[in-house]
Amino acid sequence: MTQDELKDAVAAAAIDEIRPNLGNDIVIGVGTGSTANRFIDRLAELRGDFRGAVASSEASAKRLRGHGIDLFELNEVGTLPVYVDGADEVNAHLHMIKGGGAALTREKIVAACAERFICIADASKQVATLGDFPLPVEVIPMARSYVARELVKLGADPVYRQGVITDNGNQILDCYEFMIEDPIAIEARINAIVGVVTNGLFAARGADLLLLGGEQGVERLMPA
Ligand SMILES: O=C[C@H](O)[C@H](O)[C@H](O)COP(=O)(O)O
Repeated sequence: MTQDELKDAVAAAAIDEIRPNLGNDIVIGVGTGSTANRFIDRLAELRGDFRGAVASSEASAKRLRGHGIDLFELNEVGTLPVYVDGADEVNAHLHMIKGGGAALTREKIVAACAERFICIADASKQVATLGDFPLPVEVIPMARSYVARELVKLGADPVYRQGVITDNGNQILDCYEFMIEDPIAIEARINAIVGVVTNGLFAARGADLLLLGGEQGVERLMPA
């Protein structure tokens, strides 16, 4: 199977996972990226079986709107029953690196409001230790150089993602050469640097279920 077919398979599995709990009062949290896009396209087939969605990016909002799915502001809806999103890397504890598409902050906010986080990913995203994928850190623009110096002190090699402005008007530093043995501690440590808006470690609040697509089909994995 191609990677695209695997992404499609996990998107379909996520639909099967949420379908039994849909209803006309249900608002779904929706992630960002190529895997989440496939989920959005399949969600369109269930339009009418749920109330609407909260999007984690302008790009996902546009795609949802294009399918005629009603969008809600997070502040209007409070707690969401479920959030479905992809990942750049995921470990056995279902800690993740996210933000390859620069959507990390809104993703983390929507995920924080969700009772259940379902991660959908093809097998290439599964790792023993997070960090081969450069960890994104969203920063207030005037703090970029300061934050970069602090990240170097933590052992990372931060690189400014040129030309990228997040949906929140901020910039991204990608941390290379930074293998993360203790994701919960590093997530908190980076968050404590002044000028950091969010980092792409989703560890304090990891996923509750991983739908992982591989050659043998879609595996249903819980945190180790
Ligand atoms: O900012 C982007 C998000 O965190 C995505 O969920 C992540 O980059 C995975 O994207 P994709 O499904 O395209 O690999």
